Amino acid sequence: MTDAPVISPLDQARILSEALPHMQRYDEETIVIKYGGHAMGAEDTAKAFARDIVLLEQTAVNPVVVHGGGPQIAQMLKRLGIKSEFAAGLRITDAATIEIVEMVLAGSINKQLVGYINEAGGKAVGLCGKDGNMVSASKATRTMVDPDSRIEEVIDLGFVGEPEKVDLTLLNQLIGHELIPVLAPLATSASGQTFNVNADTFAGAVAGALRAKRLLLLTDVPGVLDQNKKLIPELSIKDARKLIADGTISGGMIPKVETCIYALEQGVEGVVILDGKVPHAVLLELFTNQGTGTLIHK
Ligand SMILES: Nc1ncnc2c1ncn2[C@@H]1O[C@H](COP(=O)(O)OP(=O)(O)O)[C@@H](O)[C@H]1O
Ligand SMILES: CC(=O)N[C@@H](CCC(=O)OP(=O)(O)O)C(=O)O
Repeated sequence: MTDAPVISPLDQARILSEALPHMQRYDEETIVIKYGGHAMGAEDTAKAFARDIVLLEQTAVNPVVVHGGGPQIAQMLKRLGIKSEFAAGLRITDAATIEIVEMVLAGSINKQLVGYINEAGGKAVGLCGKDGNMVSASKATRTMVDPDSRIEEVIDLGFVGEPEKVDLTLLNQLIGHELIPVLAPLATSASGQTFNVNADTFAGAVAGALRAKRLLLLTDVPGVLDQNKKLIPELSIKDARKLIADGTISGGMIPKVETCIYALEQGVEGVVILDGKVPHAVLLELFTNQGTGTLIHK
C-alpha cells in the first residue's frame, strides 16, 4: 500500500462521508477503466489499482476493466528475437507477432490482473473481445506522409483490427451481478482471424456500446501535455484535433485522444486521461472533488 501518514478515525469517517455524493452520482453506473501497460508496471501499484476496483464494485458502481500490455508484449518479443515496429502509435502485427500478443494479453496479463482483483476480494472474470463474439473488427488501415517525397502512403499494419461491432450479450450477463469484467483487447474478424486492437481503441468501443457514465484512461503521464510538457486540464474535441495535427500529441497519445473523441460522440458522459501510477488515481478521480488528468469534452 502507500506510505501516506496514518489519519485519525474521525478524519477517516469524514473522508468517507465526503465521498457520499460522489458515490451517489455513480450509483449503479458503468465506468470503463483502461489500465495501460505502462501504468501497470510495479506489482504494488497494480495491486493497489485492483483494490480500488473492488472498492468501486462494493459501492454499487459497475467497473469494466480493459487492460493494455504494450511494454510487456515488447519484452516478450525481444526475448524471442522478434522485432517490435510501430506506425501511427499501432504495433505492426505479423503472424508471429499476433501469437505472442494473444499469449501475453489474454494469457499472462489478463490472468494476473484477475488474480489481483480476486485477491482483494472481488470476483473478476477475465475475457477478451473474442469471447462471446464481444468485439468484431475489420483490418485497420493508416496512411502516412513520406517525409522526403511528401507522398501519402498506405501502411500495412498486418493483423491490427479496428472495432466494428460490440455485442453486449456476454457483458450484460456480468455487469450488475457483482462480477468484474477484465478485458484483453483482442477481437475477431468476420472470417475468424484474431486481430490485435489498441487497448485504448478497444476501451472506447466498449464504453461507447455500454453508454458508460465515464471512461478513464490510465497511463504513465499526468494527462495530455502541451509543448512545454505542462498538463492541459481540459480540452475540447476541436482543440484536441488541432494538437494531433500540429504534432503536440504523438505516438501512443494519438489513439488515446481519438478514443476519447469517439467515446464522447457515442454518448459517454465524460472521458479523462490520467496518471495511473498516482496511488488511488481512480478513487481520486471519481470520489473526490479534485479532478486529475485531462478531461476531454465536447
Ligand atoms: N502531448 C502529449 N502528452 C502526453 N503524452 C504524450 C503526448 N504526446 C505523446 N505522448 C506519449 O504518449 C505516451 C502514452 O501512450 P502509451 O505509451 O501508449 O501509454 P499506455 O501504455 O498507457 O497506453 C506517453 O508516455 C508519451 O510518451
Ligand atoms: C495494435 C496495437 O498497437 N495493439 C497494442 C495492444 C496493447 C496495448 O494497447 O497496450 P498499452 O495500452 O499498454 O499501450 C500492442 O500490441 O501493443
